[in-house]
Amino acid sequence: MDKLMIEGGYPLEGTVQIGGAKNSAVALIPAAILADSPVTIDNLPAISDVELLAELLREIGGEVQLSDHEMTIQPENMFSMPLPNGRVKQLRASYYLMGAMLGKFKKAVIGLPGGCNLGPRPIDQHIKGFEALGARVTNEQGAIYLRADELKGARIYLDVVSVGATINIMLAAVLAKGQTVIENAAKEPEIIDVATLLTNMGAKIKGAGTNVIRIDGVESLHGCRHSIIPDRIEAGTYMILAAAIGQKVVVDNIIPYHVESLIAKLREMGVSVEERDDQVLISNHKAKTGVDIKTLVYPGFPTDLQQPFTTLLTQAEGSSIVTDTIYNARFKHIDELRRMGADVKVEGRSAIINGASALQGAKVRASDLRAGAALLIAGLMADGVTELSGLEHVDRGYENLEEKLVGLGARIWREQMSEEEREQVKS
Ligand SMILES: CC(=O)N[C@H]1[C@@H](OP(=O)(O)OP(=O)(O)OC[C@H]2O[C@@H](n3ccc(=O)[nH]c3=O)[C@H](O)[C@@H]2O)O[C@H](CO)[C@@H](O)[C@@H]1O
Ligand SMILES: C=C(OP(=O)(O)O)C(=O)O
Repeated sequence: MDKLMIEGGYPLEGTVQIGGAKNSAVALIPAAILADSPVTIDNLPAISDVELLAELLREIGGEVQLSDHEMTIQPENMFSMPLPNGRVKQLRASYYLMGAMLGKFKKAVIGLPGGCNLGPRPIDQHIKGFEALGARVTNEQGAIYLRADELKGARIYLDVVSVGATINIMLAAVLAKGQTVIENAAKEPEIIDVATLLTNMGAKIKGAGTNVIRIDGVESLHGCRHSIIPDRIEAGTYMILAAAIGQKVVVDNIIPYHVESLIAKLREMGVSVEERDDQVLISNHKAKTGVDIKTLVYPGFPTDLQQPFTTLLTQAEGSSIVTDTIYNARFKHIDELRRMGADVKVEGRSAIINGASALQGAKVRASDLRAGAALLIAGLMADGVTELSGLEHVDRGYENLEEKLVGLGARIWREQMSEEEREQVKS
């Protein structure tokens, strides 16, 4: 078990390269199950969620080669084996195995997913979609059993705009008979990325990226090569970090349009953001003013950037209110920020931040992936050394974290935790 040592107070400068999107990758890999021949996915992020999914595909008979940012999946010998527990519990996106295996084999047994604990994360809309397509779905001892004689296209209205449910229903519907219409679908760029892969595999999908997606089922799907879109959340994290402690930082290999809501808020705070074709330059010389943010479905402000942005707001003059309308309990990082000297309180689904506060290095723990990013940024700004544990969460979503930060001039390194520290974490 490792911890991250962060010596704060060194301004960052330079260029950071952004990798492929985690939230696309984790859906694209299960999507390969649907093909009859090899699928190659490149620009893959080197993160633990990707490795776990590769292992899960191997468990069901897939041949998977994973090399530098590229994965080739040979699905020809895959079969529907129950995956009740184990690895599926270590990531949220294992729920995409439900849609993909149901679509391909018309049956699947998948344990309830894990991932970040952000309060309740129901999957009722996924199940509603599978049932509408003709599946019988039961929950037996913590695993979801899905069975269907055949899948038939249906009109499915999502009661909640859900990224996971939209993608999962697409996965189940591409090989179903007839037309499926998903209404009130989520519009995130990762949904378009998954639809692009499926279309290159031979699927017929229209409307991905709008709130009505139409899928005409096909008999079979074939392999193809696909390159993943840049990770807008990794990009956003480095943009926030640059606004917090950067001088001039270029965040490269991104689609600036995907981070428009963040750019707008940074500018409102007084941070200078220059948009270029596939990069942004963040220059940070002025005092920052507090702003309010409300997380919303895309293209609104992403909930996954709410936690890192809260850290930035501790450095802004005046008070700011952060409201998370997607996950109203996504505030586990706040207690740790307070330990570092931030003036933040949580009231209902909002955090109220009074700035600017000088932060002090402390021993803190990441309760989830983006809480880790929030505390990392706090550590980089703080006076003294911060020891960040809970890296198993951070490694789910940020590739080559230390290398990228050291490249920008940060003083950051990993150390093994002592026996005593490990015991403290367990208790
Ligand atoms: C692997 C992946 O892509 N994870 C992302 C995905 O998570 P995830 O797929 O869990 O998020 P959803 O978009 O499904 O959830 C959005 C909202 O809908 C609710 N809901 C969702 C499904 C459902 O069946 N019933 C229901 O009520 C959720 O509780 C939440 O309030 O989108 C989230 C919202 O952008 C991001 O924070 C996660 O990083
Ligand atoms: C919450 C997240 O991921 P997951 O849904 O995989 O837990 C995230 O990426 O911030």
